[in-house]
Amino acid sequence: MTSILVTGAAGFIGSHFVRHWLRRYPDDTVVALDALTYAGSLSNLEDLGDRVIFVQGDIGDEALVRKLLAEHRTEKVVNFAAESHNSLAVLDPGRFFRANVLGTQGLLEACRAVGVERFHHISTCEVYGDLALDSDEVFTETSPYRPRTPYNASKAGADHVVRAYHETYGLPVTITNCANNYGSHQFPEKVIPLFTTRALDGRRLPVYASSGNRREWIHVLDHCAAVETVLLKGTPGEIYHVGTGVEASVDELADLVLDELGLPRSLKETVPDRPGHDRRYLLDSSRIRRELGWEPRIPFAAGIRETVRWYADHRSWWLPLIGRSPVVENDWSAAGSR
Ligand SMILES: Cc1cn([C@H]2C[C@H](O)[C@@H](COP(=O)(O)OP(=O)(O)O[C@H]3O[C@H](C)C(=O)[C@H](O)[C@H]3O)O2)c(=O)[nH]c1=O
Repeated sequence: MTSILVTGAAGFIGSHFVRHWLRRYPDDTVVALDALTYAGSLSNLEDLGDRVIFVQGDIGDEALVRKLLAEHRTEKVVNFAAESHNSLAVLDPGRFFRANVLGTQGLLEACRAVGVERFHHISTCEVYGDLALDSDEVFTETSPYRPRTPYNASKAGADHVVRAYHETYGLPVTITNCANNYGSHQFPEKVIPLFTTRALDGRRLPVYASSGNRREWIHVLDHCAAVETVLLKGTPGEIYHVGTGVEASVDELADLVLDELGLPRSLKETVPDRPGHDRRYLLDSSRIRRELGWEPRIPFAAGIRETVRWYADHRSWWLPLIGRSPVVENDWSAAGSR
């Protein structure tokens, strides 16, 4: 029996990964660490029984992490913990650098002190900055980091710290940079659950003024399978991109949600753009396919349909979360230069 430490385990992707891991490795124990910020919910880990040991705490709390690693003889660590919402980062950047950069460094330090077989870090396509809407370019694993927003920059900083721990201390790390995730249990601040829950509530869908801006979409379960693949087969010190090549603009997403719910497209409302709103990201994910044999399996159309239906069927999950996000209605007035 082995144990794996999953950080950010009560969040959207982290909790899906915990379930995924337990399905695949029924004899393993998962140590689930989460700070339970506004975006984490213990209900995401319900019904998992005693194979999950939940601990509320911060990844930057070195003493706590050292104790957990030693006590549970943990071999693998997967770091999903992060402040992840671009809109909040615009309004409160310091929170992102503390959690994402310093938090990750504390976690790495604990892993270095105790020694782990593998440290896997979850990163994002956003570290490379953005692409023009009509560009033929894609981001490869060797593209330069050009973050444009406080969230991007905090994730870029975290990636650099992870690499530094590999180069300097020989910690066996891997990193995945992933496209935009969607699926059940995503906090209703991100665009797909936000649009869906607004529509279900009979409210307007706030489409940022740059509504043609596009994102590459991946179902969260495909992402979890990719993380498992890299954790088990990836080469220490290496980076792997995780994407599908499937793009949709914000405007198209709003239409998909409204069409699925049988609601009029007139429910879309143009709101002020988020400062630093990246236009587009697109990853070259050929390396993980070629070298490790991972492929995404869930088609976008079916995944979106199932996701919208999940929110329609699980009001009791998302209703208590409405109003918990510190971001208030696309009011960027606090974000001007002072
Ligand atoms: C919340 C919101 C968003 N949008 C637009 C802005 C973007 O063009 C798109 C997606 O925005 P969202 O905030 O959901 O996600 P991104 O800023 O693309 O970032 C997300 O995907 C990456 C990979 C991560 O790494 C982030 O953690 C994750 O939050 O919808 C609107 O038009 N209206 C809204 O109210």
